[in-house]
Amino acid sequence: MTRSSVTTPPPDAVRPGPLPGGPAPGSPLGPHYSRCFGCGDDHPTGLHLTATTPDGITVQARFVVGESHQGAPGLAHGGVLAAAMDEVIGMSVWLFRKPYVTGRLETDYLRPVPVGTELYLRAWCNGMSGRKAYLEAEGRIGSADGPVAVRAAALFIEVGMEHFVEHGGQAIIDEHHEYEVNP
Ligand SMILES: CCCCCCCC/C=C\CCCCCCCC(=O)SCCNC(=O)CCNC(=O)[C@H](O)C(C)(C)COP(=O)(O)OP(=O)(O)OC[C@H]1O[C@@H](n2cnc3c(N)ncnc32)[C@H](O)[C@@H]1OP(=O)(O)O
Repeated sequence: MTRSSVTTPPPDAVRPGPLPGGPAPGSPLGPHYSRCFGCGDDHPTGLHLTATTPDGITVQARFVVGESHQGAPGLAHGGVLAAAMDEVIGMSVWLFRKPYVTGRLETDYLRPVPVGTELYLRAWCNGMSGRKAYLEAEGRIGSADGPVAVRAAALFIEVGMEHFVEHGGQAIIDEHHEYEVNP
């Protein structure tokens, strides 16, 4: 993966372990928001990405590249693939049950991805330091050990729950009754 210093963990970064009480290994990770482009069941043309965690620190996900995801005829749009990377990385940092947003996302495109492809994604955290999380993901064609089509490295920044309300409104709260914004 080609990566800048911004997405490379500093020497003091700590790789997190599974969160006590976090999602059980093997359990499916539901959508974080029903209308999310990446994972929402109610998004008409979204990725409808489905995901599990095998170990509480990694996310494995898949989606099928559809007609509405094209850039060049018959091929996935690069921005859509970047969105898939952003989503699976977002899911992997949410395993630690603190809200983070993408600060920077770097993407390498290694192979074209035709419409109809099942893309198998994996994301993990390389380290955390203060509010910063350094994450990585890959997307493979056809199976979990298929050829790598996309790789990504990201810097995510921890925010408060109020970030989503202040900038996005009440909708996220309506789907996350388990959190109080001002406890
Ligand atoms: C009740 C609610 C429940 C919610 C539940 C959520 C569940 C989620 C579950 C599952 C997720 C699934 C996946 C979701 C989708 C994938 C995630 C996305 O797409 S997120 C959308 C795109 N991203 C944005 O919209 C961010 C927009 N940017 C911002 O809001 C701000 O810029 C923010 C918060 C990133 C930083 O702003 P500051 O004011 O808080 O902090 P400052 O001081 O600027 O930055 C902190 C440190 O980070 C560095 N930093 C920030 N951005 C950087 C960048 N782009 N490059 C390098 N460094 C950066 C800064 O240099 C600073 O570092 P130094 O502390 O000084 O060392």
